[in-house]
Amino acid sequence: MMPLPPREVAPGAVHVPGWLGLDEQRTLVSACREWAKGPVPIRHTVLPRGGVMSVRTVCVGWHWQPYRYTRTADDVNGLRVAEFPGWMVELGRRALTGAGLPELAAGYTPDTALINFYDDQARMGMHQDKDERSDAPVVSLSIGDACLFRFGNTETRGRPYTDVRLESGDLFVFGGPSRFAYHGVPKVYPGTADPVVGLRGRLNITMRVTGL
Ligand SMILES: O=C(O)CCC(=O)C(=O)O
Ligand SMILES: [Fe+2]
Repeated sequence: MMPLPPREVAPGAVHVPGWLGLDEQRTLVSACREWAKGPVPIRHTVLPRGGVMSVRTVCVGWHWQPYRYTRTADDVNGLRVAEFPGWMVELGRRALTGAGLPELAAGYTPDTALINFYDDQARMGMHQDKDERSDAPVVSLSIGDACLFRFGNTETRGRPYTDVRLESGDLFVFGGPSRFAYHGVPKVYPGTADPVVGLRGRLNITMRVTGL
């Protein structure tokens, strides 16, 4: 099936359906499986007031914990997270070009990625990605089961927002006036992934520039 054309969901926020081919999706699944094992194993992030996130997360480059980045995972096992690989910088640059932002691509050097794994029950509340000291775009890749992705505004967690279904292989970039917009994942659609991707559940990779 032909993917739908790219769509600007909000100023600076672009959804590119079917951007990753199946081979690239499978390669990313393998890479994430390795990172999930360590040096810092994938885990449910514990929030400062004791809540536990339903997604499981592993980071590369810099470790995110609520609400800052460190090189070592002091809230997990104290080890330094895996290096941010050069091939993923290239992937991030290609993603910006794919999202119609070629002028930003050459200068884009993401230095952290949050890898989130969602099981059937997992979701993510509306939040801003604002622990980075850079306004460079966030590049988000989705693999496996589809989800409902809610992309809102920079002022409130509520309306106006746009609901987008993110499928395996989709790219979503948010930068410019949408860089600090609230967004979240209210729902995953279990069993919707193409079996050849080799994943039960949903994988999301967000690349960012920490500015650190
Ligand atoms: O899973 C997604 O599509 C979004 C993940 C996200 O917003 C985050 O990791 O900050
Ligand atoms: Fe986010």
